[in-house]
Amino acid sequence: MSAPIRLGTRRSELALTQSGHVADAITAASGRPVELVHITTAGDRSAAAISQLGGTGVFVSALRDALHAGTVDVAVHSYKDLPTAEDPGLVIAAIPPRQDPRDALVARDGLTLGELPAGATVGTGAPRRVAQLRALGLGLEVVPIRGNVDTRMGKVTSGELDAVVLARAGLARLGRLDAVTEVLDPLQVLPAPAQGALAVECRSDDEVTRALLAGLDDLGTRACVVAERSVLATLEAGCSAPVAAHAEIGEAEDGGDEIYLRASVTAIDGSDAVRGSTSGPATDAARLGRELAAELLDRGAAALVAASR
Ligand SMILES: NCc1[nH]cc(CCC(=O)O)c1CC(=O)O
Repeated sequence: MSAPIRLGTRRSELALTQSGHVADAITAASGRPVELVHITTAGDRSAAAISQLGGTGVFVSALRDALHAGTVDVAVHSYKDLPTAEDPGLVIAAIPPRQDPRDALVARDGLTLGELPAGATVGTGAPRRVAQLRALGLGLEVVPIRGNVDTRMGKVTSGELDAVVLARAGLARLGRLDAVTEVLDPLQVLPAPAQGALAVECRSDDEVTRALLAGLDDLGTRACVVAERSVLATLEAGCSAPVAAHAEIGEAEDGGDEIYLRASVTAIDGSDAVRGSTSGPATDAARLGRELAAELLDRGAAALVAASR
């Protein structure tokens, strides 16, 4: 029997579920046992708003430290939580097929966004959701919240809030899709870059683990994630900026894979937004993202990103 692969994971129910799925996939593909190693991150320890904790990466650095130190061999991240800068010495060796990346509304009495009365309270912590919800012009009162998925949904059950907005993918992984009252149309609320995707990371020089993880990689998901994240990187924005990007993959007329990419930057108060879209071969995913971001910058996105800092 070979030595177990050590997989570092956060302790939240969502992280443990995601890590468990990846661990099972590794064992199924390789026959190697996987041991889950629990790691506490700064984002888990603090109740402060993410933006106060230094924004991007608060959930990530402890896992990466453990990879660098060699105390774990693999780390699983929610891709949208990763900073756009690469970490030298580490590689995203696999991006498994992603879940439906859209946002979901969990509202009292089965209500949809359009059915919530003006003045209804909607909880979310993400500036991207805050901005887009305000831009809908429905008169909703957006309330900043934090905490794990159960804590957030509990605010609706208890009557403290009329609704919360969460990533559908997280609810799917936790088996809580029954609570969703509306899956939000990306035309109204466009998802975060890489939402719903996982990043499975290891050390770049660990050839054995890299080869093993390559079997979990999904090329279509990778192309979508590359396109979406290249929008974010070109805008020089992080996960705390009101930036959204969503790519879909389909077949082009020549039989190759084509990407259809949409992106937006929204003023935090909802008073302004710059939106755009593009399409092209999946092999050009990074370029498509860069060009779309450059177009948004030309049309005034820089001021909106700067204002959110
Ligand atoms: N911001 C926190 C976060 N990071 C990843 C997910 C789960 C969904 C995903 O994998 O994108 C969530 C929760 C949420 O946004 O509701």
